[in-house]
Amino acid sequence: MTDVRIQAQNLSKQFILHQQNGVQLDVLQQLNFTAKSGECLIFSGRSGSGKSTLLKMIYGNYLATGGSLQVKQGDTWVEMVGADPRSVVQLRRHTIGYVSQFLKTIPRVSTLNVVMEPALERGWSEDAARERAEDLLGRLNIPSRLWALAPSTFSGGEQQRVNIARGFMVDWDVLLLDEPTASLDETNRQVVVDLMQEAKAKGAAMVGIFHDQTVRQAIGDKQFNVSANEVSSHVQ
Ligand SMILES: Nc1ncnc2c1ncn2[C@@H]1O[C@H](COP(=O)(O)OP(=O)(O)OP(=O)(O)O)[C@@H](O)[C@H]1O
Repeated sequence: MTDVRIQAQNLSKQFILHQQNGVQLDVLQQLNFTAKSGECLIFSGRSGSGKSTLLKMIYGNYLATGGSLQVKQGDTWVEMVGADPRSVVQLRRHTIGYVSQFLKTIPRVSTLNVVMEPALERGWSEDAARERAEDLLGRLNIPSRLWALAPSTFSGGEQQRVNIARGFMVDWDVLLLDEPTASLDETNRQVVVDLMQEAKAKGAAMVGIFHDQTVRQAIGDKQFNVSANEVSSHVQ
């Protein structure tokens, strides 16, 4: 179960602020880490150290400036540094899930359809997708009277839970989590911890940022301090 799914070697990221006299920000420098199937790696480090930037690089939103960042798709390694957009689309469809704090709402699409979409894209039947989506929405305490409505008018916490249901709809080999529990109460936070444990047990390699120490300690197997470029099996 502990096969490596992500490996970063001497990974660096620099931003150049073209609108501000071309100022260079060296955010990440020569990072080395791996993430394994069935484990949760937690990114830690001071505010502004580049944790979100690093997650976005794994998802292919930001391109590295140097080094190597590889993600395993099936039995094949995909190099994210210089990957063509089609490979990134394939990775996002089949391999990498991403749960951010915020739901990107699409007007007029119902909550149920927002949640079902990743499964329908993978060819699940409508019935199977609906059953799983209803189960997740129920577990995450979204009242059934809201399921047929578009989530654009939902509260922040409700939108976040719809986003989580969508993120956990199918099994991902790699699951990236950017503060998924940020605005949740304790009951719902525990539901998310349970969902993360289930995903780990099914072999997902999880990588996340969690400001809540209880969540970090419940779910984390290793911690990667982005500022210090150091992996530790002691999760704080
Ligand atoms: N698109 C961008 N263009 C320019 N600079 C950026 C961009 N994205 C991030 N940065 C800079 O990179 C640095 C790291 O930001 P990032 O959001 O990754 O940090 P973080 O560790 O996640 O912070 P926090 O814990 O406060 O959320 C910051 O100084 C930020 O200003």
